[in-house]
Amino acid sequence: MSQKIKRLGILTGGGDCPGLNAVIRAVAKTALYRYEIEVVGIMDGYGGVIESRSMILEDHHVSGILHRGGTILGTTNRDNPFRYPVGEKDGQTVWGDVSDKAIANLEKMGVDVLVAVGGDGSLFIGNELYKKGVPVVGIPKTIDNDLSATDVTFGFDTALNTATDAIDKLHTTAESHHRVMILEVMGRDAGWIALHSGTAGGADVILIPEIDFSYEAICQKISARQQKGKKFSIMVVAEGAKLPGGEQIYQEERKDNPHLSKLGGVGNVIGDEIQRRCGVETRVTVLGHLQRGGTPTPFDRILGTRFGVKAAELAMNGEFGQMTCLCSGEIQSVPLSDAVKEQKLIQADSELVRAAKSVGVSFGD
Ligand SMILES: Nc1ncnc2c1ncn2[C@@H]1O[C@H](COP(=O)(O)OP(=O)(O)OP(=O)(O)O)[C@@H](O)[C@H]1O
Ligand SMILES: O=P(O)(O)OC[C@H]1O[C@](O)(CO)[C@@H](O)[C@@H]1O
Ligand SMILES: [Mg+2]
Repeated sequence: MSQKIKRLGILTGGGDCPGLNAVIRAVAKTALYRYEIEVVGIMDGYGGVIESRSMILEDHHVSGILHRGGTILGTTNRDNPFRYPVGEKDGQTVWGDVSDKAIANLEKMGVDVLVAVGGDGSLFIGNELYKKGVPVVGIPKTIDNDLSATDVTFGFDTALNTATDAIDKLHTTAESHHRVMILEVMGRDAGWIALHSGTAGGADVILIPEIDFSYEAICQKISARQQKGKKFSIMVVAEGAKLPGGEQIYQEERKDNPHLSKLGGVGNVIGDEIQRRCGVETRVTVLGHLQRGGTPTPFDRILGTRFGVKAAELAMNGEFGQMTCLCSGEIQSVPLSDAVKEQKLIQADSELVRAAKSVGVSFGD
């Protein structure tokens, strides 16, 4: 691919999250006005690369989108050019590597550098394309906040606000009915949304995948509260929380391609068991995709804008294979390979876990 950048391509991959449009706007405006190059928006993440679907982005496409949730480009959390469904045999999907076709399509679109905005999965794919010679710059996004090499991803703050608001609302009804209220939040194998919203919302119990829990410890916490006259309890459960014994609960488990499995439902399993063991009326709310929707917080708009500007700069400086990151408040960059090396998980002895425990939160351990 040409190293003289005349046209920049941008795609958004993985689950959508608030702040994506702020990123698209910042990348496009910087490219169009500061560098005076063309911008092509690729539709629906890597799906649009494989199927060659794109559009030239002009000023009017990226005006008025800063505050809007979602992504004007569309996204997918399924399509992976290195593992793409290419047919069916004996009722089973046959997976194939269509990355050469994807690269040829990028060339046909005239993309000299690709800005890939995504979470761990989309950036992993971006890094694989980079290793095959595609000039790629990554931008970390995900409500899950599970990417290493950046202090935080955009989208997390908005999801955290939504989850905290839900806890606040559950509090009043829990108190009126003397119930245990369980809120199941997203996050995949990481408990960031649960830990932060649970702490912000004053949850009594927080269950996260990184800390093993027992039902005995939870029941003890609930009855200790009852003895103090507090007849209700609030629990926040991460969707990836592991039941005693280590099992995770899936809405849909894909043994043929585990990356496509969908977690969900652990809140109900735990709720039934708590009601049975503690004899307290228990209700479960699964917050679901509300966490991915809505208008981004100012923090996410600003972070998205800063990441977008930095990515355009990296692209124009020929610093490929890099991902933008927030490091101690500064916008910097790290190799994509470092960013996707390992998932960022909560340390059981981290300061926030210790602070939460210090104010009485039980992690069921
Ligand atoms: N560790 C991995 N290695 C290779 N491919 C992966 C990995 N994780 C996910 N994928 C693939 O990457 C694509 C997108 O992954 P995923 O759904 O995790 O989105 P993401 O970009 O990580 O964003 P988010 O997790 O916030 O939704 C999917 O096609 C999935 O099959
Ligand atoms: O939109 P889908 O396919 O249901 O994916 C849900 C998953 O995506 C995320 O919202 C973001 O990675 C996870 O928290 C959640 O497990
Ligand atoms: Mg992911």
